[in-house]
Amino acid sequence: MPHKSIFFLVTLLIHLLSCPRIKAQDIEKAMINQGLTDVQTLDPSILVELKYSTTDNFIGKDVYGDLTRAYLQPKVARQLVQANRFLKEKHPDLRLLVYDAARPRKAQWNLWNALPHYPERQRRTYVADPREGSIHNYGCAIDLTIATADGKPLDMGTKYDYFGELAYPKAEARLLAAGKLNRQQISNRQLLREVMRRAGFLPIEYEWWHFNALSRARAKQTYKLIE
Ligand SMILES: C[C@@H](N)C(=O)N[C@H](C)C(=O)O
Ligand SMILES: [Zn+2]
Repeated sequence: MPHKSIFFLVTLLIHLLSCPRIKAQDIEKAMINQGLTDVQTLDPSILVELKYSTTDNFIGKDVYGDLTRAYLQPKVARQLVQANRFLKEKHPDLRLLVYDAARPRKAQWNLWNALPHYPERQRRTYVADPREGSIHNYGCAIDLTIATADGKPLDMGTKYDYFGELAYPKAEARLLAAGKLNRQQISNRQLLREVMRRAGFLPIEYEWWHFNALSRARAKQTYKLIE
């Protein structure tokens, strides 16, 4: 192979290998520049496993690259610390486990584009329309579960980002009566909602793992969207 082609291939390879890392650094830099807080700097006992930073998520692709830290608006991060404290007071062996926190709009598009087969209304139920912005895009929403202190998630009846009725908090009583969820799964979800509510978070009707610190309108008025 001529010298020039080898040089070109090596340059291309270096470029391709370094791109995801640069992108992830850019995401993190943007979040820090916008004043967001890494929740584990406030409370290292909160567990973090960003699912969109792995391929173990509903689109099967790594969306965040090297970003592994959970960033939130400072006030929201402090609320999460409170929720984790409430949980530990009640169950010293349990911890909150964060699956997603602040999410750039670029990533919101990736999630949105992964559900083209869903009717528009249903699609918006599961993934907020990036044109309007998700509350995650303002660093004011969190996806999370409860885990043992060594990181084993409790049984919530479905996986994270299971888009269907089995994950709907509003359908739990019916799902229990129909034998589709058991008492332990429901009580695990109730515990999560209890500590999150006490810390001021609002659950939603369609996803047991998603909590908002405030409404989208309020987030828009108060904070800058993370592009
Ligand atoms: C995609 C899912 N994890 C999620 O966070 N959905 C809500 C509705 C959102 O995109 O804001
Ligand atoms: Zn969410």
